[in-house]
Amino acid sequence: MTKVYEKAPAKINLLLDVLRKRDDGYHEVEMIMTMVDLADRLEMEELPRDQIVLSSQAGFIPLDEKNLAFQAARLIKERYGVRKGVYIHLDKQIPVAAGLAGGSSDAAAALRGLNRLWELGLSVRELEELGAELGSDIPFCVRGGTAVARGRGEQLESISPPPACWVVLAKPPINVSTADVYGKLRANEIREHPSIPRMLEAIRNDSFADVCAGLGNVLESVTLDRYPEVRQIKEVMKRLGTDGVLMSGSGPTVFGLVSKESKVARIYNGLRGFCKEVYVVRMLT
Ligand SMILES: C[C@](O)(CO)[C@H](O)COP(=O)(O)OP(=O)(O)OC[C@H]1O[C@@H](n2ccc(N)nc2=O)[C@H](O)[C@@H]1O
Ligand SMILES: Nc1ncnc2c1ncn2[C@@H]1O[C@H](COP(=O)(O)OP(=O)(O)OP(=O)(O)O)[C@@H](O)[C@H]1O
Repeated sequence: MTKVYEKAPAKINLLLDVLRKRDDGYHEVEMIMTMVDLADRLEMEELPRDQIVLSSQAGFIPLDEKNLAFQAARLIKERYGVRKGVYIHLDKQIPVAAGLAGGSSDAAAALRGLNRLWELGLSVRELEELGAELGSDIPFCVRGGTAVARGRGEQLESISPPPACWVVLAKPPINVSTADVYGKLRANEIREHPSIPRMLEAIRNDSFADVCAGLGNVLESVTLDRYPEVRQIKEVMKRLGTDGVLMSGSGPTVFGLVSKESKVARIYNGLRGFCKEVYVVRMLT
């Protein structure tokens, strides 16, 4: 029986700016997103019966239609009239509800994988459009790499990757709802907007120091005020000597960029005193 495999890497936002709240309830954003080498793995196999079946080694995620990978399979199947079934096994490595787009990346990997399994011949663009129907981060996760994202996150422009470095991820044990964070943001009261042109220039020049200096996320104001433990982790990361620190997405995961391998172990060990879930990964370049 035919099987396909897809990797679903986690994303981080090097920059997240909100321009305004839109009439449809979403926020107009400008973001620079990239991937790190912490990834879920999806295995997709044809089923003899016309059914979507999901399994995972992770005990704490939904395996029914609430799962974004299930929703992606159902969407592509219905849209292209596929009368075949699929068994999807999800090997979950990305922490859940972390601000790392784990569910979105699984959905994107399901779209890419099922396009191959069912030989639908869809372009990346078509898969991105399908993904946008399920969530704002999914088009970027379909495309991968590094990109500027505009609109509600679905308008993408690919750019060159940021300088290679270590990325330390720390996820405090709290659940943050993306809808709540956007809901609490007062878009017209944002005082300091991070600069997209400055970050683009830093990436173009392959300047690690300038990338670190240009990091910015306007959603931090909401999440850090509400959850002091996220602010504390940011401060601990800075104190331990990370070169640049930022909250990813709506949080609660904080990432630190580090250029020297010799510093990484000390930062990891220092953070483990404050936070159980700490990961050391590489920027995907
Ligand atoms: C925070 C980020 O993860 C940064 O990459 C994204 O902006 C959010 O992406 P996402 O989780 O895929 O978001 P969605 O599932 O589309 O939307 C969840 C909720 O977040 C809010 N939302 C999301 C995206 C956006 N541009 N404006 C919003 O206001 C909406 O209330 C929406 O109901
Ligand atoms: N494939 C999936 N993996 C993990 N969680 C999923 C998945 N599908 C649906 N969910 C549900 O979605 C919620 C958010 O999970 P997810 O890990 O995608 O959040 P996130 O990383 O904060 O996403 P984002 O950064 O896009 O806001 C979880 O509470 C979980 O119940």
